[in-house]
Amino acid sequence: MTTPKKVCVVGSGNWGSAIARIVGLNVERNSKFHPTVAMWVFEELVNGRKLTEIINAEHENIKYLPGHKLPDNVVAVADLSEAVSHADVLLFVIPHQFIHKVCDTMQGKIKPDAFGMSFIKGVDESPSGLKLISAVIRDKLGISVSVLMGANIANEVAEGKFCETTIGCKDKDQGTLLKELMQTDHFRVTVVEEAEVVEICGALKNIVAVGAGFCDGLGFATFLESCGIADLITTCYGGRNRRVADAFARTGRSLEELEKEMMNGQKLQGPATAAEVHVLLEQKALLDQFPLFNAVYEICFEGRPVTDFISCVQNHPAHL
Ligand SMILES: NC(=O)C1=CN([C@@H]2O[C@H](COP(=O)(O)OP(=O)(O)OC[C@H]3O[C@@H](n4cnc5c(N)ncnc54)[C@H](O)[C@@H]3O)[C@@H](O)[C@H]2O)C=CC1
Ligand SMILES: O=C(CO)COP(=O)(O)O
Repeated sequence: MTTPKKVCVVGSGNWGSAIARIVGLNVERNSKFHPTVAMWVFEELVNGRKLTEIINAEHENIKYLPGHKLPDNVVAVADLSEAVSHADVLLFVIPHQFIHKVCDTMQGKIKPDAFGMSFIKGVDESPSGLKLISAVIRDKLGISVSVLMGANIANEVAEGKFCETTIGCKDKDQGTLLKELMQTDHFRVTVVEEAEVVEICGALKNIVAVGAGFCDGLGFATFLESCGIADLITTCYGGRNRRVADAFARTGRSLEELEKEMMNGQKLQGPATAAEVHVLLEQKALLDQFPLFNAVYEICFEGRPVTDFISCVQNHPAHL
């Protein structure tokens, strides 16, 4: 029988504490894991008391996740080296601003066969370009690092509201184990191999969220009405344009043929609109500013192979 794996949660903010809550409950009922979870806490005083002491006495992170008890088997540790030294599984849940310092402190302190998972949404800026946070951890600590990202709000997850999440993990066995560690009845996990894509989605959506906040704050509310972003999301998931375009890319058959066969007399609006908008963009010499619209037009009407789609949208003037 293999030795139960020890888990350490590196971080104890809003999400870190919600994750520690899940992990604490899960390890108690799964013999593949050691029943105690270490949670590294960036020490600070709260109402004149050390946060670690409060957490260990009251089993609640009263500053970052108030109102939700942590299981008794989650032990807050202020010394990072001590917290991580016995861990087989390291769960990184800190704001991405602090990742370098934290990894530097961990260097030489972790088990050589430990592996990690990052819950951190963000990217790192290095002289050679952007770097994924998982890559920063991997390079600094020499361990494999998966990721977990999803449409998850820490307080809601802690309340047990239903949501799904995605683990990106290249190793099948590790992915299965990490899913066992994370999944609950209310927090449903899908594992995919494309870890980089999972991570970049998680990082970039935060920029859009800031933009959405600007719009709300400025009173530009129309995009947030049903006709705006909601319709965009809905059509991309469940609409007829999406469904026929999907079949077009998979089968290589013409749009006209597919529309006739799949829609029983109903009419696609997307390709025709792409053609109409294309005329305007051409007149105004704006085609290069709208690579997505142009790519859809060229694929629908000019015989451009659909396999070129990504390379079409890669050539935005802002990228040059
Ligand atoms: N809060 C949420 O609902 C979700 C957050 N995330 C992501 O999880 C990551 C962590 O977020 P949260 O746990 O919410 O953190 P948070 O936003 O609650 O950040 C506060 C944490 O940072 C720590 N901290 C402050 N100064 C520090 C320093 N110098 N060094 C190290 N730690 C320091 C604090 O002690 C506290 O634990 C972020 O990348 C976030 O985008 C992902 C999904 C949901
Ligand atoms: O990542 C999150 C939701 O998926 C949490 O978003 P905020 O950090 O904007 O609260």
